[in-house]
Amino acid sequence: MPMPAIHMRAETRSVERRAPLTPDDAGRLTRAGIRVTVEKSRSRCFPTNDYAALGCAIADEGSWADSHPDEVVLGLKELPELPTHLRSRHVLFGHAYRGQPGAHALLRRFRSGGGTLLDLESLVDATGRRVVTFGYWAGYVGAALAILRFWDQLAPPLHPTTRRELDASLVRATSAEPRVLVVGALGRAGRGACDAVSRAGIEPTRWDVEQTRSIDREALRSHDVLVHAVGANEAGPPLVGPEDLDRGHSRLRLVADVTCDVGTPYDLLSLHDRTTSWDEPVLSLPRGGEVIAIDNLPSLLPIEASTTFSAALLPHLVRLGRHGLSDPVWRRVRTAFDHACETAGIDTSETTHQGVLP
Ligand SMILES: NC(=O)c1ccc[n+]([C@@H]2O[C@H](COP(=O)([O-])OP(=O)(O)OC[C@H]3O[C@@H](n4cnc5c(N)ncnc54)[C@H](O)[C@@H]3O)[C@@H](O)[C@H]2O)c1
Repeated sequence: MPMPAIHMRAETRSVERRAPLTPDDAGRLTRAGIRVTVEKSRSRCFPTNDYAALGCAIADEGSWADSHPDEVVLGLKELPELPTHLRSRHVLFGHAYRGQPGAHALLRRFRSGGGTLLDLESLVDATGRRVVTFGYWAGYVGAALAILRFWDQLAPPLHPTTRRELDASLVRATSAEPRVLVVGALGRAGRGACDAVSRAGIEPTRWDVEQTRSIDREALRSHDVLVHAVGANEAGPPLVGPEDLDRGHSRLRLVADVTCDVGTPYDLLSLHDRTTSWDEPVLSLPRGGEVIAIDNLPSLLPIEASTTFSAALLPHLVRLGRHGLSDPVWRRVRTAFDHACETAGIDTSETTHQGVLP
């Protein structure tokens, strides 16, 4: 049996400094008998030399396209448009299993090349809960930005930073102490949000499913800032609407939409129809109030986000290396991939390993 191998590619977005594996965890994989190749990268938050020092082979950026089909190609965000036919097993956030824009074309590239998209979004345990996410740091950054905005200390454009720097900015420079409500407080993003709020010396109000079953509007409107960190997997009535930000009868003036399901059937906020960005993080709402809805929050804390993510992914990569797709977690992703292809009308019988699908 050939030695299992993982090829970590360089991310293509220049603002993306995160990595799915830290040098320490890549070293742990090599010690577990898995060969790790790391592409050079100009943007990754960890120096390439640190990976080399821990036993990883170093390769040029983009060399994954020539990697052996048995190698697992590991990345976070989107693949470049070439090569057209994808031969290997790729682990990444493909956003392609739920009919998202571009999903059909991506799935077809995999089918035509005989490869498999193992989408990190569908890496779930037996109860359906995702096993690797960036949720904690998304919540942490989202809540921190909201507090800074409340204090009028948010200075765009935003740049990747470290927790130490972010925490230093959360030392209160004004006497204003916002009342902060975190919804989804028992989840990963919610816990991160509560920790950031506590770091600012504020005790947040914590709501989860129990409190939103029948929402106490008066209680909700007695807060200045609401952090939406709910992970909903079904549509439901809005948690917050424009009337909740009405100056006449509500204190609420800022919503940090960490969940960022904007434009999907799962969106539980009926406030905004677009995300915001590092350049313009705050959106003023037509009927008053503001929203922060950045969909790449963890990229603002690349080292911390990568470290937490990598630690959670490591045991699953070991099992993928040792047992391949027969490991239950990976088998579920493989099944989800087949199902997504089927739903998209990409027939398995058309699959070739030669890349001749029209
Ligand atoms: N903006 C970003 O950059 C970013 C990054 C990572 C994750 N996210 C998103 O953050 C969300 C949360 O992720 P997570 O990892 O914390 O998920 P999680 O599964 O760990 O937690 C979700 C929490 O929401 C609670 N919840 C579900 N429905 C609820 C409801 N109706 N009312 C109140 N609480 C409810 C659950 O009980 C749970 O405690 C996800 O939608 C995820 O996609 C956003």
